[in-house]
Amino acid sequence: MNTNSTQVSNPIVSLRCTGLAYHHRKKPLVSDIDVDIPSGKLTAVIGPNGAGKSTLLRLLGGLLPATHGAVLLDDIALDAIPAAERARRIGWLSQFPPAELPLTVLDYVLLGRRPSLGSFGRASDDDMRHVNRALASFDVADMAARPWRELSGGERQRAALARLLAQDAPLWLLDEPTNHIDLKHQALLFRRLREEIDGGRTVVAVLHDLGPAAQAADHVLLMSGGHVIASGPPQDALRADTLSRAYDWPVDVRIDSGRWLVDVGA
Ligand SMILES: Nc1ncnc2c1ncn2[C@@H]1O[C@H](COP(=O)(O)OP(=O)(O)OP(=O)(O)O)[C@@H](O)[C@H]1O
Repeated sequence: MNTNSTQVSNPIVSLRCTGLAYHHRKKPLVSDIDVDIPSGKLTAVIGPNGAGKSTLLRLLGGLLPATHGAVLLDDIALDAIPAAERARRIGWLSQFPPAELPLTVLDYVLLGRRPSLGSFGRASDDDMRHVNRALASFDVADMAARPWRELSGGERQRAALARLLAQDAPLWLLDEPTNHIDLKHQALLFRRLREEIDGGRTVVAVLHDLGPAAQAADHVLLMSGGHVIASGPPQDALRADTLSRAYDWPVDVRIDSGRWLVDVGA
């Protein structure tokens, strides 16, 4: 990941949830979500298993339709934005990249360019520039010719991130992007995310590891029981008492010489 950040074209201006809820068979999976997600920043969505993090992310991406309230992207309700336009504006990384695809890594990353390909679907020099930059950025260039199904879990995750970068959408929604990734590539991923933010991209990422989340994020949404129970910069949203309540487990957080330290009770 030694490429520099480039400016994102057409960055998003605002992303807002108003009275947002999703009910499944009359059961609320998330509800009463009223939050502004800062543009051009990294927002970490944290909280215990089943808190509603992935559901919220899917609502933000329009993968689930809100049953109440709305998600407003640049002041337009998501369901009023045509699907093709949404695909250009929103990049999505799922919790589990597909395991079986009859593609090489290069083919898979090229799929990221599909929302912007012309009617004949042929990759231009500009598409290939995006793809090659993306492959290099996530350290998968030397795997470009390999069959997708032969990759390890972490290699697959890095290739999925490369596809996302190739897509070049101004909003990224990442569901546990560090899944399966070793420590070097996690560090490189957070560095890349910061460079993308500096280039104007907006990133919302579900993260489980509180230390890296606190260190990397500009903004935090803490979820519990389908609600956002704290929202703000890490120093405001990450309080030991609120975290301990949310996780139903003792958690202590503090900043020492600029590093966030998280202690989890034994
Ligand atoms: N398709 C579905 N049908 C019914 N219930 C669902 C469905 N998807 C999720 N849920 C439930 O909604 C709640 C929130 O799930 P969600 O996946 O959003 O949690 P999460 O915070 O992302 O959890 P995790 O950290 O375990 O990934 C959970 O109780 C889950 O069982």
